Amino acid sequence: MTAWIPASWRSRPAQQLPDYPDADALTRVEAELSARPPLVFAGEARRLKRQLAEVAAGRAFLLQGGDCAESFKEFSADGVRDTFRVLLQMAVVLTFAASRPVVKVGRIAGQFTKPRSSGTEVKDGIELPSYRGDSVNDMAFEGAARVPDPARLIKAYDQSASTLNLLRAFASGGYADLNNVHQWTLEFVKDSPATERYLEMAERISEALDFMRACGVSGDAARSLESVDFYTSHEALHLPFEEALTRRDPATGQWLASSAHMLWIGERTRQPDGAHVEFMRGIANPIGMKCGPTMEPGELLTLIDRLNPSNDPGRLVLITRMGADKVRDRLPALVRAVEREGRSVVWSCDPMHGNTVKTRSGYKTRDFDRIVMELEGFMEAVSGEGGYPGGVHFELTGRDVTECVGGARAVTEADLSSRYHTHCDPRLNADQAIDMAFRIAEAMKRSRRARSEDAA
Ligand SMILES: O=C[C@H](O)[C@H](O)COP(=O)(O)O
Ligand SMILES: C=C(OP(=O)(O)O)C(=O)O
Ligand SMILES: [Mn+2]
Repeated sequence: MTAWIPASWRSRPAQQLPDYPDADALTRVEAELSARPPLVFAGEARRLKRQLAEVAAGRAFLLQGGDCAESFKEFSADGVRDTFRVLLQMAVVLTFAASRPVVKVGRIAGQFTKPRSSGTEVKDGIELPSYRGDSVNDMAFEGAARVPDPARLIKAYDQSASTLNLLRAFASGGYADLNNVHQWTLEFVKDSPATERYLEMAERISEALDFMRACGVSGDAARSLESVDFYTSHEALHLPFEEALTRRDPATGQWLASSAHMLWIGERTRQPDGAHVEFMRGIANPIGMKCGPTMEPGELLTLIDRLNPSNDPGRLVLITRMGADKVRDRLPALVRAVEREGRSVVWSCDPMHGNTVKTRSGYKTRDFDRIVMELEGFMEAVSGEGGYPGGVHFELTGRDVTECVGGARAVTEADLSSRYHTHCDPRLNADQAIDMAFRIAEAMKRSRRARSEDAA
């Protein structure tokens, strides 16, 4: 294998990259981004890697989630807070159920570039280039809007910096204090069954906190409840952007992709000899890789060899996205191969991307029950082959959208048009997300019970 440099991906075939009409304009933007400050720091990425190593060892759980695609127009402090809050609420439910720390990673502060299944979109007989995320072009169905504009990368950087600034304040400035577990309850979900369950659990947590205080627990133990570690992630699709933000860590000499703590390789760009795998193998961040239903065990082992040759725990998260119908059939062989070869990975489940359907009225949606089915299939398949089902990956929002159907306060197909706001794929709303956390908690308990019965 040849030596790695941040630009070595350029000699490899690259899928899904935008075709800029003005190459010089892109070069100027790359130079400007190279001079900007890093968005995240090497020490933070190293801490996340250590925490993911705990997940790989079965001692912690990973929760990753956020928008399919962040948007420039819908950017607001309230939106960021709502996504942060729903992830915290889910994490509380999962921590309570798993009695393990939950590592929290947002799909946020950089999730602006989208791979598409088709290069063009046709409407009323007119064909235009597909929308590829706000960092590339505009969603409006007009010729000029769909031309890739490199200046959008600067806007994506700026919005990521503002979002990170808010997230850092929310995570450590008092908002995330576990003593606020009641106050995080969202106004608009007050009357939903998921919220009732959440409030019941919040009551038990408050009692436990009162008990701890009464026992005189103070100092570091009490302080650890007042803030959370919260990390950012996005798909490492736009390689010119990622390269421009890659910096050498003076402390270790390693290269860090400074655009987010964790990056992942998408299902459409994981060719072992392709540009994206080449870029990702050289950065020191923890990384993810999507594994869809066509992935074969030999191919997976080749990719693991390239991406984590020293078998470093916490380095690699395998994010499976098989589809509810395929997970029991396709996943066991992958887990068996990885476990047999003794490769340290985090097994995480994205139950969204294999379960997208289009309704008769043209909305992309996902059914809550099928999402749960894939999660259950994932847990059985991973545990059944001796692995640890260590994480989940969702497209969700803290807002009250109607994009996925089902859930405790059921969204129907007819409801979809009322608040369908996503720029790309359908997300769980806050209510569905909390409901989902309880469903995962139940599946985890069942899978733990099955393991201890097997052992007895
Ligand atoms: O988020 C993932 C992909 O970008 C998305 O699922 C692609 O959707 P498409 O099939 O509409 O292109
Ligand atoms: C593009 C995505 O998923 P996948 O690569 O699994 O299709 C995504 O996570 O938004
Ligand atoms: Mn998506």
